[in-house]
Amino acid sequence: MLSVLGRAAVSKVIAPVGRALVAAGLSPDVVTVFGTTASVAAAVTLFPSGHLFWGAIVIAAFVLFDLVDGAMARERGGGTRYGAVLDATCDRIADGAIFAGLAWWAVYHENSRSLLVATLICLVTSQVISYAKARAEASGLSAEGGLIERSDRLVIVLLGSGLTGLAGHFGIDWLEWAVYVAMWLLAVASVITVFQRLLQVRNAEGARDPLPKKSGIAESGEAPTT
Ligand SMILES: CCCCCCCC/C=C\CCCCCCCC(=O)OC[C@H](COP(=O)(O)O[C@@H]1[C@H](O)[C@H](OP(=O)(O)O)[C@@H](O)[C@H](O)[C@H]1O)OC(=O)CCCCCCC/C=C\CCCCCCCC
Ligand SMILES: Nc1ccn([C@@H]2O[C@H](COP(=O)(O)O)[C@@H](O)[C@H]2O)c(=O)n1
Ligand SMILES: [Mg+2]
Ligand SMILES: [Mg+2]
Repeated sequence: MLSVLGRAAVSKVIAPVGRALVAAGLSPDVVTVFGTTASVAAAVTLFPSGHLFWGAIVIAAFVLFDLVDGAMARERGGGTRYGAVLDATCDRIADGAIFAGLAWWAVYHENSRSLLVATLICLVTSQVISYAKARAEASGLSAEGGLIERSDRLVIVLLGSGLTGLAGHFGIDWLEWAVYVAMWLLAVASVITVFQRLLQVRNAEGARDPLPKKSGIAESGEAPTT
């Protein structure tokens, strides 16, 4: 959703940053790896130690590097296939770390099974949503969009965590529920997104045709049936 509404506007701000980093001699791959490493480090230290507000702020700053690497790739005349795989793989690692850090907080600070369940649903679906897209593309199909894409997921989890952290600092009782509301909303919307992407593939032309039998190892990597 945000990728449709926000990409053009954010690109205007990010493009000069990308240009400056390329001019400074940095490569997009370095920025991808740096942003991911820093996001993971923040997620697995600040969230588990109970610093939800600062965790959300610091992670929000570092996940923005995921926009900068693409801007740098475009500045250099276009991305590489390796860069695209590195970018997508690093996104999965960062998303996993953010939800794992929050799950740790849910267990050891909140002792909340409900928040743990919602967070684990988000952890799994965050990977599955993107995997569905990648696997569809490997089959020559497309499974994009849906209710929750990565930018939506990050804004919801970071806003929910940040607000609950803020409530803790200022003793605002009713706001402490923000992370619960955010994670359950995200869990439900993410499950819907998995089905939306599968339906998109199912309804694509030729998607349900039987795969041609091959004599050698099949393109899909499956063992041959004849
Ligand atoms: C008191 C409370 C405090 C709380 C503070 C936190 C609030 C949180 C607010 C903002 C946090 C920023 C989060 C947004 C970061 C977005 C980064 C991002 O991931 O963008 C994703 C997307 C590009 O994706 P990629 O192509 O790089 O990766 C693809 C993605 O992983 C796909 O996953 P899927 O979507 O399918 O699940 C994979 O399938 C695919 O393979 C992979 O390639 O970027 C966009 O979509 C662009 C639009 C993003 C719009 C973001 C809006 C953010 C809002 C505010 C940011 C302000 C910007 C200011 C810039 C200042 C810079 C100096
Ligand atoms: N290390 C990288 C990172 C990204 N790319 C290219 O950018 C695309 C992603 O752009 P975003 O603005 O959405 O981040 C990606 O698909 C690659 O084409 C790259 O080449 N190297
Ligand atoms: Mg990127
Ligand atoms: Mg990315």
